[in-house]
Amino acid sequence: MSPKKIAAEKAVECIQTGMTIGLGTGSTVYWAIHKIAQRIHEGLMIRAVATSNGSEQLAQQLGIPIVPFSEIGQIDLTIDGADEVDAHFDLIKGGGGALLREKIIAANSKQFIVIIDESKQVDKLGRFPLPVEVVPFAAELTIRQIRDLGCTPKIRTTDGQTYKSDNGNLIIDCDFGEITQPASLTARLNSIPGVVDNGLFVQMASCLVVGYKDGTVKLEYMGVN
Ligand SMILES: O=C(CO)[C@H](O)[C@H](O)COP(=O)(O)O
Repeated sequence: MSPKKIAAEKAVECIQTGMTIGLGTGSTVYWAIHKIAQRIHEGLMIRAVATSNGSEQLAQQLGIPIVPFSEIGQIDLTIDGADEVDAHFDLIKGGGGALLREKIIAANSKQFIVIIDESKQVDKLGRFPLPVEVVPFAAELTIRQIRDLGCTPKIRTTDGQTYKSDNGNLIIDCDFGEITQPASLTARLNSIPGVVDNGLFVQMASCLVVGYKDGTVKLEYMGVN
């Protein structure tokens, strides 16, 4: 079994009947959504909200009940992937372009479980270029201010076209090199008018599930290890 699938399926064991679940986005979460659907067919009763149109469609195809945000209070548990995780459980997310919705859902969840394969664990964040979501209006000016913070920014494209997030915004992939102070960087980025949010998730994860190539899986809880 792939390390991503191992981590995803372990995280799904934490779900209990009656919970409202946040569904993340990406190729690791893909396995979690499939496992949740399997558990629902075996009798698990949950409802879910999704962090992207893609995850919502997949969940609906597999029979997972998706409910409107107006019908939920707090989300009990969100399961999502990450592009990098450091020793403090700080994350870079947004490789799949869903960082804004992912951050909103994570911030409104009692538990935020991050599922990764071992390749995502790093000493310091920053090998993966930091995704920053920017409104299209006057994006050149916004990107100039992002560059002034000390990075090389690149407008994300897909199949030769400018990539647009589910919110209709641009994603700017920013190479800052090693990120030593993620809290400070996230505050400075988000203070630029035109920046909607960025992919640094600082002190948000409550649990990390890591899948390994040898078939093992490790759970780490924030503040416990
Ligand atoms: O942040 C994300 C999407 O915006 C993903 O969680 C992240 O990119 C990891 O993806 P994958 O599980 O495919 O490696």
